[in-house]
Amino acid sequence: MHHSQLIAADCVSEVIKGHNLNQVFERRFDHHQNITPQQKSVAIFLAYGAIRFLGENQFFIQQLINKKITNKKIEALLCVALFQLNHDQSTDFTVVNEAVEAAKFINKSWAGSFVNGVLRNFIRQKEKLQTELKNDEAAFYSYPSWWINLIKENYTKDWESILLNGNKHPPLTLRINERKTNLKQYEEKLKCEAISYRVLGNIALELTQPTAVEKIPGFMDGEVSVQDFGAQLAAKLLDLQDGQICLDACSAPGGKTGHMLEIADIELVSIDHQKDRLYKVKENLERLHLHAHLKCSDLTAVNTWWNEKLFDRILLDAPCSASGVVRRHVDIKWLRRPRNIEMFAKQQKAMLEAMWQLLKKGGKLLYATCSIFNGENQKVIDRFIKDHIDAKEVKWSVDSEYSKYENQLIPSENHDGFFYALLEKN
Ligand SMILES: C[S@@+](CC[C@H](N)C(=O)[O-])C[C@H]1O[C@@H](n2cnc3c(N)ncnc32)[C@H](O)[C@@H]1O
Repeated sequence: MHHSQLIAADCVSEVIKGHNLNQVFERRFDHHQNITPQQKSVAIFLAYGAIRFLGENQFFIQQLINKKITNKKIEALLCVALFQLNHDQSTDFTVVNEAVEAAKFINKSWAGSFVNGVLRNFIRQKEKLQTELKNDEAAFYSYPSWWINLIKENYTKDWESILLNGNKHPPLTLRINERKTNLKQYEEKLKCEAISYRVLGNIALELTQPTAVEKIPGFMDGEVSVQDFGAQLAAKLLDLQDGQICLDACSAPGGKTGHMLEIADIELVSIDHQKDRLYKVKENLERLHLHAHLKCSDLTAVNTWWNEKLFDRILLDAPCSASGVVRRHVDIKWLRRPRNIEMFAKQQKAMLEAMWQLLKKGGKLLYATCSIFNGENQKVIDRFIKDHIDAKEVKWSVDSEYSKYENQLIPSENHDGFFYALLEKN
């Protein structure tokens, strides 16, 4: 049976157990070989929705059932169905019927009537339960309490909009490759194909309907790449000039690598320690017809990959909590723990130390994360500057299309959350 709700529930139950959603999808879709593309996209949509609103779904389940559900797949199936009843356009009748059939498939003897009872009970009490939801902050915003508290602490004014934006659908943003086309020409192309869009910046636009990458005009020929508007700032801030020797530290899957090479004729070394992810950089560069020296190595083991030529520019896009891109990676908020932030900060500090030695005097290093937690961002930079008299922070500014607070891009309608600190070596 290839029931989209059932496959989604299967994936949601794995995330509840602590597994990464993308890896779960890969394994599950290998397992369900005969699934149609339509069933697959519905299953993905449902799994994303159920996980995005997991706090809310689990709150409703708790109110409707007195004891804990021991069967995790049934709990996950209820989450999927509750997401549909609260946020999707399917009729209540269809959602309940499909969920009952899926439940019978999980356990014939009792699950069908159990799921039927819980969901019908929810529909009867929907208004009352939705009012009660407002009294439980973690359930209402659908984030763990520690996450909400940290966002409140870091953003006394914007905390609520940050949480709410994190539960929205992410925009599909394109970066125009100015080596091949320009905004005007590309807009003409979209108009010819009746594809709706909105312009974000001079090389950025958002496609307003979901579109598979292979169907995006000019994508396969390298005219455009999919990249968030906030992520597009990295290469611009680096102030790249022809002839420079540059390092893209932590490069995979290569979104920023391609952009750096589109901007100027630079010699670029691009490193990542994950072979399969580095392969994506290779594929991206082939599509764009650009070239970098790819190295699969641990960045901090400098003597294993460095040829002793100092760099003019370094982009350090450090591993982080990814709290700024939670609307794209909906499982992150449930998988991370507060101690992870300290762990990332330690790793980020070690990477900064290692990369600083490789920068020329007068050269620039851009420290980037897709985190919105201060502990991985300005706090790391302030400490670093305190410890290095040859490091100076360069202030940067942007147009009003960006929601920015000092070095932090705050997740908005236009872009994800990113942190950029530009350092110059004296
Ligand atoms: C935030 S992602 C980079 C995104 C990339 N810059 C882009 O724009 O597409 C961080 C990357 O760092 C890599 N990474 C983590 N630790 C590393 C290490 N010690 N050495 C090299 N790469 C590392 C991860 O494999 C991951 O691909």
